[in-house]
Amino acid sequence: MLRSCLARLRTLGALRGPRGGARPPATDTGPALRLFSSEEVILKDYSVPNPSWSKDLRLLYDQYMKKCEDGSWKRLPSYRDVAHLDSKLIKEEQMPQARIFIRSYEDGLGFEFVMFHNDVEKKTVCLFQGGPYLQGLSGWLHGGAMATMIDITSGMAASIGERIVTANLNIDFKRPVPLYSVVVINSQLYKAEGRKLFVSCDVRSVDGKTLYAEATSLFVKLDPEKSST
Ligand SMILES: CCCCC/C=C\C/C=C\C/C=C\C/C=C\CCCC(=O)SCCNC(=O)CCNC(=O)[C@H](O)C(C)(C)COP(=O)(O)OP(=O)(O)OC[C@H]1O[C@@H](n2cnc3c(N)ncnc32)[C@H](O)[C@@H]1OP(=O)(O)O
Repeated sequence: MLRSCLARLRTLGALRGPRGGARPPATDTGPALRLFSSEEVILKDYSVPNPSWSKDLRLLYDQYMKKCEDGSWKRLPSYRDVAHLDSKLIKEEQMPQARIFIRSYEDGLGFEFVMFHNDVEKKTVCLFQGGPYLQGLSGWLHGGAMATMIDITSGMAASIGERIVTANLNIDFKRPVPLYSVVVINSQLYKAEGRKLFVSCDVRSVDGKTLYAEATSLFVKLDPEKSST
């Protein structure tokens, strides 16, 4: 159980092992996951309410937490520290500084979000509130910030616990998203073909009436035989 948990966290880029270098502050507020094995891991889960969350985000969070009660939906934890234990891509001394960029901002300033996943339906829903550091045109969320969240939400629908990369992402931006507003990102895996995973996604307002964006994406499972991946 612990081993599979560690493997999964490793895949999600969430583990920090004692691989040299100073450990950044592990937790400030909120629940933390602490695992003990040959590698000690202390992680703060950022996918929980904090004071910057709007009423809309909290209400939606509560609704989805209710859906989790029968086990059909699961809240996905999310971490800031990225240090892949097996990453050979960056120097060991660079690892303590590496962070998941969508968790790099302080509470409320950047990406506030929580994701829920339904494994049977192959769906992932992200409740996302974009903060002031994500501004594009005045008062609106930057499209790149939206694209980032579409990518990650779709990636979670494609595969949890496997090494995948985004090969293709197509987005139709239908309406600009107001900064600070909450949107619901719905993604679904609709086809799997060998190493290829196809996902559809839409982004809507909390009441579902405004369609902000639609997207399709292709994720490819990494081939362990190929050294570049
Ligand atoms: C990941 C951290 C995010 C942090 C988020 C924080 C919290 C949430 C926690 C975790 C998130 C977890 C999951 C989210 C997942 C992803 C989100 C972020 C992911 C990224 O940010 S990732 C960076 C951007 N991404 C790249 O950096 C990819 C560069 N690229 C490559 O690495 C290669 O290009 C590769 C591996 C794609 C393929 O290379 P390859 O050599 O292994 O295989 P090959 O070329 O043979 O393709 C095999 C079959 O795919 C078809 N195919 C390939 N590309 C296609 C395309 N563009 N369009 C249509 N079809 C395509 C071929 O046609 C063939 O199809 P067929 O088999 O039918 O012939």
